[in-house]
Amino acid sequence: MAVKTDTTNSEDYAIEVNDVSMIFNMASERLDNLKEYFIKLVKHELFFEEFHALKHVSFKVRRGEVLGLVGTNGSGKSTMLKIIAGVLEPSEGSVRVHGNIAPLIELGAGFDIELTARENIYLNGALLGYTKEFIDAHLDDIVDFAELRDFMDMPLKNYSSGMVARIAFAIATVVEPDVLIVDETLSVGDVFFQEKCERRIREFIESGRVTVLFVSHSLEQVERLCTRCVWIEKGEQRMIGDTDDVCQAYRRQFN
Ligand SMILES: Nc1ncnc2c1ncn2[C@@H]1O[C@H](COP(=O)(O)OP(=O)(O)OP(=O)(O)O)[C@@H](O)[C@H]1O
Repeated sequence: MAVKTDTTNSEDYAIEVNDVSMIFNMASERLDNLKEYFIKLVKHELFFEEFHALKHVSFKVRRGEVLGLVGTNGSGKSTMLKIIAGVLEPSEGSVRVHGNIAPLIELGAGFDIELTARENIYLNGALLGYTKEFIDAHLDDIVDFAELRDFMDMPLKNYSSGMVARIAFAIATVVEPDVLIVDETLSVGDVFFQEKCERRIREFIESGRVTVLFVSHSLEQVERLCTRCVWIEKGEQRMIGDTDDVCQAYRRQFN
C-alpha cells in the first residue's frame, strides 16, 4: 500500500492547532450575587466543576485555504475561534498563527458604547494595530462600507446591534488580512449587509492570499465558501476533510 506523505512545509500553513484542549471551571452551585460569591470564596466553600469544552483538537490550515467549522450548539466552535484569535489561552496544547488576523468574532466587543461611532472607529482601529494616520486615510472607506455616514456622531449606545456589526466589520476588513476569522456574528446584519459582507469575504478568498476560518450554522453557506471542514461535536474533533464529505456526514448524523 502506498503511504501518503504530507509534503507541505510548516511555512505553507497559516494556522496550526496542536492537540488543543480547553477546560472551563464552572461554579458547581448557583450563586445569586457577587457578595455571596466572595463570602464562599473566602470561606473556601466555593467548589468548581471542570467542563471540557475542547478535547485534543488538532488541525492545520494551509495559506489561502477556506476552512469551515461545523457542529451543533455548544460544541466548541466559538471557543476554538477565540483560542486561534488569541482571545482565550488553551488549557492544553498550542496554536500557531502566521500573519496578522482580522477576528470577526464578538463584533464590537472592543467598543465603548458611550463614545460616538467615529470615536469608536479610532479606538477599535488602535486595538487592531492601526495608527491614527492610517484611520484618517481610510475613514471614508470604512464609513462608506458601513453605510452609516449620517450616524457617525451618534453614541454607540443608540445604535442597533446590526449597525454595530456594520461598523465593526468595516473596520476589521478595511485592509486585506492574512487570516480572516468569521463567526456567526454577521447574522445580526440585515440580508443586504450580509450579502455585502459575503462579497468582501469572497474577494479575499479569490485573491488566494487570505486564509479564512469560517463558522456558520448555514451548511449551504459553508458549502458555498469552504474548501475543507472540521466537524467538532461536544468538544471532540469528529471529522476533517473535504467540505462535501464532512457536511454530508454531519447532515446524516442528525437526519
Ligand atoms: N467562558 C466560559 N465559561 C464557561 N463555559 C463556557 C465559556 N465559554 C464557553 N463555554 C461553554 O463551552 C461550550 C462550547 O461553547 P462554544 O460557544 O464554543 O460553542 P459553539 O459550538 O460555538 O456553540 P454555538 O453553535 O451555539 O455558537 C458550551 O457548553 C459553553 O457553555
